[in-house]
Amino acid sequence: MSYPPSPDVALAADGVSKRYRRRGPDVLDDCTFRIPAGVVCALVGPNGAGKSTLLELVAGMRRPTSGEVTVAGGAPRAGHPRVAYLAQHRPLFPRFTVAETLRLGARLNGADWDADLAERVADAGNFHEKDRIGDLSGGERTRVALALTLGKRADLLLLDEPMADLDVLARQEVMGLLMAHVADTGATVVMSSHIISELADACDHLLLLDQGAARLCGDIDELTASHAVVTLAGGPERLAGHTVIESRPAGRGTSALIRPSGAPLPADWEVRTPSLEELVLAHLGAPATPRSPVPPTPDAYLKEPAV
Ligand SMILES: Nc1ncnc2c1ncn2[C@@H]1O[C@H](COP(=O)(O)OP(=O)(O)OP(=O)(O)O)[C@@H](O)[C@H]1O
Repeated sequence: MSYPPSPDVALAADGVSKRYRRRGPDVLDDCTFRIPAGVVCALVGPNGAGKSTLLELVAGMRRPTSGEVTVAGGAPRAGHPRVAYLAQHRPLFPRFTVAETLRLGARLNGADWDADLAERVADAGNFHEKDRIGDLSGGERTRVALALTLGKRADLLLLDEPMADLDVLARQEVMGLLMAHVADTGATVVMSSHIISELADACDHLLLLDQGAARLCGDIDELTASHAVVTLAGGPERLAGHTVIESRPAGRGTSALIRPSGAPLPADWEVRTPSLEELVLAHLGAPATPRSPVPPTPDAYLKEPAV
């Protein structure tokens, strides 16, 4: 299946698989999704789910073994002028100073370079512009790499664990700069992280990868609203007719995260909307099922576990 090109879609994957070794496993396995332009998308999944691999394919650093990735209506390519990529390992020249690194960013990006923003992101107060990259701490290197990424003023920002080695205050500050930049430019962001509570405040879209496949993709408000956390007296047989993502005993009753069938829920059930974290954890706890390549709605699709 392939999506028709659309200016409203920033990024699409159609049946993308990636295998690093000929006889090795499919790290990405028939991965299909699309991300609308202008969203801030949380890319989440367990260790080894394929998040960095997916971002590398989108950034044009690697090619899929099969399937197709589409970025801004075309094929991905390294150095795409409208795409900025913050790699997980923050590749920078260790012998360059901070100032030389930012000057290189300015030279490579010409008129598009936002020197003011790059300097604000890099300006941690703890290091000097004459310091060499190789002498900086991990968090300081991340700041410089983020400065290069944001300074590019790209339409699509691919950020692989951008906050991973920043301290709590730096995370807040950098996230604030990122959000202001997005509000200012309307850029699309795809940002991987393991700290879902941090993403919940910043992101309006979710792509949940599990075992190399897109398990859940869509607008976060729509996804949470289409699920419910229910607590009820009695056993899980009372959930029949609904799609049960996860259920567990709770006292003498049952607590579950479900996708309601649409029929009114019994009046004696306690019902609430799940948080993003509850939604993600429940789907990751649920057994995987064969995938449907076709999303049931334009913006969201679910790969439902067996009831
Ligand atoms: N260059 C490579 N050669 C061989 N296997 C690789 C390579 N890069 C990644 N892998 C494998 O691909 C799988 C997915 O790795 P990837 O880094 O994409 O996952 P991830 O979701 O980003 O994980 P994490 O959350 O731990 O960063 C892992 O099993 C990893 O060992």
